[in-house]
Amino acid sequence: MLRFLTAGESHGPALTAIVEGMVAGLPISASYINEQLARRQGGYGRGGRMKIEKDQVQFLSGVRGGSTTGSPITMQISNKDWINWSEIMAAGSEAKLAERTVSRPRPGHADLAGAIKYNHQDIRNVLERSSARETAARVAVGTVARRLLEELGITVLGFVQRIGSVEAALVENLQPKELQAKASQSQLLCPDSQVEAAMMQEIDRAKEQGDSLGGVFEIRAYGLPVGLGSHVHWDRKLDSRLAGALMGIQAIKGVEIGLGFAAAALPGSQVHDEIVYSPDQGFYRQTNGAGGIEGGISNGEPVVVRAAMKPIPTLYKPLLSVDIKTKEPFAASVERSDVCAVPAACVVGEAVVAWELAVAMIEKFGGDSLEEIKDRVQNWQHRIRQV
Ligand SMILES: Cc1cc2nc3c(=O)[nH]c(=O)nc-3n(C[C@H](O)[C@H](O)[C@H](O)COP(=O)(O)O)c2cc1C
Ligand SMILES: C=C(O[C@@H]1CC(C(=O)O)=C[C@@H](OP(=O)(O)O)[C@H]1O)C(=O)O
Repeated sequence: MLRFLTAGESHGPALTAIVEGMVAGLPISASYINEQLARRQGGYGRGGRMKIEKDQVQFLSGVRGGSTTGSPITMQISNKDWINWSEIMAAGSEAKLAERTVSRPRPGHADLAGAIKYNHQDIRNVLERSSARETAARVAVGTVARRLLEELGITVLGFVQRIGSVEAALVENLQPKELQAKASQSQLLCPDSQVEAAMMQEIDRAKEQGDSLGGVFEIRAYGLPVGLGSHVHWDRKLDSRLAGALMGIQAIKGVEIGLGFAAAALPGSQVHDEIVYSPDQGFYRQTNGAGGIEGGISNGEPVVVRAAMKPIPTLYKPLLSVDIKTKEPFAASVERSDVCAVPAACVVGEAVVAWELAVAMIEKFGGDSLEEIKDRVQNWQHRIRQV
């Protein structure tokens, strides 16, 4: 079984992740993970914090000589900003802490619900962990999974489809490599360069008005075998697991698989993918409305999922809230915040999808070393050709 945990506060010394159950013999380097961490830090519309951080992973266990050993993999990413917060974050200096207690909850963030739930007078005890800073650790974890998928012939890519009211044109005709190349040339991870300019203007406008923006990103996975997940129980369904992983990203409020919500408005004849067969390809589809999953099982077509991110809650244009100490209403003032973080969330989306797919691969094929799982996947691919 493949599993992970993350720990760490946004302004604490570091983020830590432990990955357990990864096969031995998987070649992996810090620079491979750092590339994805840098992608997550990018994107037009991010705030001052991203000028301070330069995320780099350090392996503390589970990797020797450039390969996994089969033991738990511990990864650490330092927070450069910690030095500026170490006094506030330190336990013990009660008087100083009292001065800097956060008692003003931001609408749309975890502040008020978290403070009530955990009986905290200082909202900092909530915001430090609810912050999407934690997603740096999840990208490191998901990138270990991505490395395994690559070895097994599976590619995961993502792109931004919408920022606020600006939507990219359909990209259905682009081949995966072209799609990936176009998205990676764009600061916003948008494969449509004309639309990218309009998206940037939308972000500039929101910033001028002290407002924030959300959007939609799409993740695709190519090269998956038929048979991941299962129809037999709700929590084994691959679509349910992917949706859960994506909804687990801060600020994600909706997930679609394949045609998603659009399928509800169409007749069945325009939604379901007709089944065809050729001796070369076996069973396949000429359309992919199902987004590569039927009955909770991968059907061999690319997996296609989309996620909707709400606008960032911390606004320069303050919303009404109530101080938890004085019970007086206030209009919040903001020191710094992202205006839009959809491209960053897209990179996190790729990571969590890669993770869930790696979990499903290890669950189906097992094996303790890379060689063993590779053999098993090859056998399966051969076997299903005979069906
Ligand atoms: C990559 C990323 C960056 C974010 N940056 C900010 C930010 O700068 N300010 C902010 O208030 N919220 C930011 N958020 C959103 C909050 O973390 C999120 O809204 C909050 O944790 C509450 O969770 P919920 O929106 O899922 O209910 C960001 C989210 C992501 C994924
Ligand atoms: C630190 C990151 O994102 C942060 C997510 C975040 C939030 O409230 O979710 C608030 C901001 O942090 P700060 O309050 O320190 O400016 C973002 O910068 C990151 O993505 O690495």
